[in-house]
Amino acid sequence: MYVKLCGLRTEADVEVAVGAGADAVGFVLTESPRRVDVDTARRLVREVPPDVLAVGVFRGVGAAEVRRLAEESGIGAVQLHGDYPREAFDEVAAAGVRLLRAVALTPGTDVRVGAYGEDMLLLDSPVAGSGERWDLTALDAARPEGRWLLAGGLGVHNVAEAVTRARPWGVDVSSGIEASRGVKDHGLMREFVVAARSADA
Ligand SMILES: O=C(O)c1ccccc1N[C@@H]1O[C@H](COP(=O)(O)O)[C@@H](O)[C@H]1O
Repeated sequence: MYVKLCGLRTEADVEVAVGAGADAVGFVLTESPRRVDVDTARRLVREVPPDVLAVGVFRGVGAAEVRRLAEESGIGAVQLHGDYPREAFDEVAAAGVRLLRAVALTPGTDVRVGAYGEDMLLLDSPVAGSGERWDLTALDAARPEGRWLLAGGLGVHNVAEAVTRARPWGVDVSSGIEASRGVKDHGLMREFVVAARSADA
């Protein structure tokens, strides 16, 4: 079970995420209570070991700007939320980063992993980063295969049940590991990784 912990803002957050065994850590470089500026992101990315993927999260930012911020921060992957066309993915990929395509599962959503050149697909709630869950029965009509992550309102107390229901390749969380909006709870971060992997066993 691949686990991404998102919305990290401090060195201590990174240290705890890596120590807990996260496969990927996310830094929000877009409008959000969890936003970090590019200098902070660059400083935090330096603390991430090479075997952990450092992901920059973007929404509503043009592809050229995403690419610039990716290059300046040194992140290893870009997570794009919203209506980015295929060309935007290609432009961002030119920065030498891996791609995550984040979408809400609505009728007509292309759930083929790699359809836009992405390495991973993220199925999230309609309002990303809100901590709101979405109806997993939608997966019965359109289920991705391969490297896809389940996100949206996951937490220590529901991740195991969600994994059992949805059978994703990985999970992603932000709100559910916070003490307050934008402030990570290090205990919950550790517990989340354990809970997510316990369901996979
Ligand atoms: O966290 C945010 O504020 C955010 C802003 C813009 C795009 C995405 C954002 N968050 C991403 O949403 C998912 C799930 O979040 P949650 O667990 O439901 O809070 C995660 O990938 C965040 O990075």
